[in-house]
Amino acid sequence: MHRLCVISGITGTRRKAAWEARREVKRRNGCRLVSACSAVIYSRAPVMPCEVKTRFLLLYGSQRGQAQSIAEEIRDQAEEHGFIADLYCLSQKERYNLEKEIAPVVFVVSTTGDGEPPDTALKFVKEIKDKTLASDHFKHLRYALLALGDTNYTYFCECGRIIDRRLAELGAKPFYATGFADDSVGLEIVVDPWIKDLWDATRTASSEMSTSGQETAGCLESVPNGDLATREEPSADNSGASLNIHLLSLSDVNGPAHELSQRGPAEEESGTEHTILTRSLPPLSQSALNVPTLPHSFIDAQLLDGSAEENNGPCRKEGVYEVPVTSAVQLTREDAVKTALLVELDVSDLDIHYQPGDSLDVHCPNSEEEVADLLGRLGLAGCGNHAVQLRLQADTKKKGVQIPSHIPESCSLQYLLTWCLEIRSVPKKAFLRSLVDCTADPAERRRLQELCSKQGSAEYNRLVRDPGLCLLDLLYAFPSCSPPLSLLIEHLPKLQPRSYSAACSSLRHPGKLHIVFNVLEFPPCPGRPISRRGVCTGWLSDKVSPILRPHGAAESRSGNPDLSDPLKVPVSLRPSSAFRLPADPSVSLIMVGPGTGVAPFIGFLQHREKQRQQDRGTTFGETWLFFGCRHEDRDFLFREELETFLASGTLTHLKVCFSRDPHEGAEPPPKYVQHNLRLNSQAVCDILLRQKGFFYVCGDAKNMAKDVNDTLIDIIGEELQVDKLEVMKAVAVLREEKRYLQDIWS
Ligand SMILES: Cc1cc2nc3c(=O)[nH]c(=O)nc-3n(C[C@H](O)[C@H](O)[C@H](O)COP(=O)(O)O)c2cc1C
Repeated sequence: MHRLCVISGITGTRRKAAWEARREVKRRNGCRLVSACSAVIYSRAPVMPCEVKTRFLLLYGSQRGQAQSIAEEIRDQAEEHGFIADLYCLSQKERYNLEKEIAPVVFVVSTTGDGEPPDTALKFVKEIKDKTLASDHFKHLRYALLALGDTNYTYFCECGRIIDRRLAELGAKPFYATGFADDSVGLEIVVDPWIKDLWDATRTASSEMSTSGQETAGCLESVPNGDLATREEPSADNSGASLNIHLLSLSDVNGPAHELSQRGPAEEESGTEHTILTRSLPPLSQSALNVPTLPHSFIDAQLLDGSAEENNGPCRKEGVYEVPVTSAVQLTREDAVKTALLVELDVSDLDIHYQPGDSLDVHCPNSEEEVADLLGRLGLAGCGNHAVQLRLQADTKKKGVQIPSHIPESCSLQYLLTWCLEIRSVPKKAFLRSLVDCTADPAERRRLQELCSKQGSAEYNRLVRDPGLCLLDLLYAFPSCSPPLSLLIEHLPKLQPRSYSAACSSLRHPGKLHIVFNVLEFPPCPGRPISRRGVCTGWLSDKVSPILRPHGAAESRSGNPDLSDPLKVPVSLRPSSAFRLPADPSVSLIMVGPGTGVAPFIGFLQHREKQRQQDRGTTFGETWLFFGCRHEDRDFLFREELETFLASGTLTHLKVCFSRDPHEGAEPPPKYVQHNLRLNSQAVCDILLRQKGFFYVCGDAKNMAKDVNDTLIDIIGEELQVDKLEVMKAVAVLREEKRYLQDIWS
């Protein structure tokens, strides 16, 4: 059965035609008349395709680009489903007006920090949290919300939840169940089905909104030759996934699937380590595949003869400064599993005022070597100095596109790949889909199709996403793949700065700021034949190597040696809203910071020590630090300084554990910080529940922060002798009162 739609609010001949359409409706048995903007219009005019599209507003809040690209994906699919999506970032306040919005609104928002909104959504969230807003402020709104998050973080999808709750409190009504997508297992598990069913829900919402007197506003129409014309509404069975997914059967594919089926089972299963990524194996090789629609291209990239203007790294951006590196120390012994460095920056000339707990963003470039490899692999070796000219394709089918704002109007190819694009990002499935069309070899094409297909989701996660492969890895694995530069610009996200906690107090080190980090290593794996270092930590480590003081070497008074060109690093300050020392110094604190997670607590303790020296009459609360590392003599970071704090009373309790040191005696010592917390459960409970103290956690989100949280729940439960629900409530109160604070990363 077809649904028919008559547009209201039209005048003259159109109104007449509409009435005729209505008559026509009556004439056709089995056709139901629906007053909505989205569906089909029959006309007496010759059959001409007519775009009668329902408008909806699509808003995203994104920190690292995933929410943005999902919103773009929704916008791209919208058209095929008879919609027009007005897509804006939540920060583009001047482009939308929720107070007056009469079309359905779809939100896609991620969460960042410790349950915080992305920077671009901060203002929006603050505005809707305004307690003076009336409870019917948004009563005219109908919305759907897709929240992105990561269950490794305590506040899973917190930003989405806040927006959802506040919209409801302000009278807005959801027209579709909120989606909560978990990046730790793969966003697409929730995102794909959520988008698939979004269209029917939006159509219904739009229809309901229009019948309540808002027909015209939510609808955009374009009627050729001033006539009403017809357009078939997708019937139930071709709406949703089958419209945007091509079913690729084995008969579409030459080569590998057939070749594979000739091989014996043993051979089929025997993908060697490095070919596992590239070889099609049963059952996937024998499966029909649902692959995503080929994303529309929209950029033309040309390389101009002659050199481009020099760009000055990221320092042209507001708030980004180049600061000198004054010293660098290796905190770990040579034989430690990870290498931790402390880097001291001179921020004395800048308008940077930081508090312990704040972080510093380091704006790092991509590795010179990887950029050179990428240029070579793209067939552009020797073209690095050429200016890149970008234009939007005049005939692109992608709607509302712009040249990405993170790419300057004029820059060289080298600059583009070095400072603008996250060349290490894990290629998304849409990117893989586009790469298929740039791949000559049929076996490679098939394998790329598998990896981006619905059926190949688990393999994509295991072989591409989880090990963190990058474009270069794929280009090496699939040698016949040769994408144009424009495709990289369309698919690679903006190169993001990396955040590091301030590991000192400005009271102890005026004009200086310390950061501490492990030099990250991504070991070889199927698809990555060589090990890669972290983009920023690898760069910083190379950068400071001329002045690096080895572990245990005596401090030189001169700091930065006489280098003709002083080392400089582009940075910007990222103040923390909550991860701060309590305003009242008499409040006790518990700090949990294994490994480099100890960094902000060094800042806290330096600050406390100075306060204690300055305010002799003041009472200071207890300070507990739970630290852990692998080996006592290899990676016990800041050992001397912590022992000095302990001796002076600035640190009242230091609880340390070593996870890989052999132990003597029958009773094994505590291995991880959470074990030490448990051993000190009475003191922990006393400080948190009776003294109203603070509990800080800094470090790895995936394992440590989760285990610490579970342990805290256990020990509070045992102390209070209440059931789990009551404990969860008690912990939620701690969080609400901002006495349980996390600065964690995954
Ligand atoms: C530094 C950082 C902090 C994060 N904090 C949270 C968090 O507190 N809660 C959560 O659910 N997800 C958190 N996430 C996960 C992101 O929300 C998730 O990866 C999302 O897909 C990112 O989308 P975006 O690229 O649009 O920002 C965090 C991710 C990062 C990198």
